[in-house]
Amino acid sequence: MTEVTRAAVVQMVSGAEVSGNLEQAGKGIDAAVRQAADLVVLPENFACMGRREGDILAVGEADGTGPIQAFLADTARAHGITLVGGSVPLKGPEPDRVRPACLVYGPDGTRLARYDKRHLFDVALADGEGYRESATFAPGGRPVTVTTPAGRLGLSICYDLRFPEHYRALVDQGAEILLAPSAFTATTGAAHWSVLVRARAIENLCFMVAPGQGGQHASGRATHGESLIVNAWGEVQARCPVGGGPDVAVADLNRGALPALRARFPALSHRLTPGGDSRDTPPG
Ligand SMILES: O=C(O)CNC(=O)[C@H](CS)NC(=O)CCC(=O)C(=O)O
Repeated sequence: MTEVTRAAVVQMVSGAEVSGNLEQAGKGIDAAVRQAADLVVLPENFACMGRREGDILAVGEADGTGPIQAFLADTARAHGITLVGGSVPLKGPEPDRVRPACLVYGPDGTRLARYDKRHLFDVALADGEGYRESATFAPGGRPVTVTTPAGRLGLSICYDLRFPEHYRALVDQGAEILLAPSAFTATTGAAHWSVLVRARAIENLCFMVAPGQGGQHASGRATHGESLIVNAWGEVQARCPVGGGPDVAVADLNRGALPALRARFPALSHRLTPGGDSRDTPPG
């Protein structure tokens, strides 16, 4: 395991058709690989941004099979990279809801981790814009951190960014690089996105790799974009434009420097509840 990870965020504007979205994702991954990235992260809902109710359910896959998961495994193996599918709709026990799962594949194409989004975006914004993610998706139960050849990754998805206790649990599990594949709305993204991403990096002394959907979707939705790579001091190392459409940004993350930074600036050990709140790290 090297001490430097070259990370890439792939910004997308996904539609409802899986095949076109996988093609778009493949182009972004190719561009990242040309820049020698060894960790490539795709945004939330990269394979399907539904146009109508039911679109996402229709492309939901059984755990371990299906074209979206085959694409991720094959592409990771073909390029020899650690590849993260920001979220993939996976069938669960409920017939009318899927799980939004962040899937991590290693350079040999084996799946290393699955994290199901815990916090669902059921909100009303000003001027009538509203979201009820829980109509289509069922929430997951626990935070997940995984050791990969590209470092120890702490997993989260989009709206999780607003729940700092989730990232505390990840850092307590040893995370070095926090992933936040997203599809922030244009409205909330303009107000909150970069602040939230940088705050999670700063308070946890972790790198953040946060690709977003970014543009105008066939569904009529507008997403924020501004895919970000931030270092453990909260500085932006790479960024895609706001709402700028498909794009890729790459930066080197020196994981080897983390222990010294955390020793010199020991905010994590100054916590009044070291180890965090046990409710955030249930077993299993
Ligand atoms: O609706 C879809 O098509 C796909 N789902 C998403 O894009 C998800 C759930 S609606 N988006 C978010 O979680 C945005 C969070 C956000 O924007 C914030 O926290 O401000």
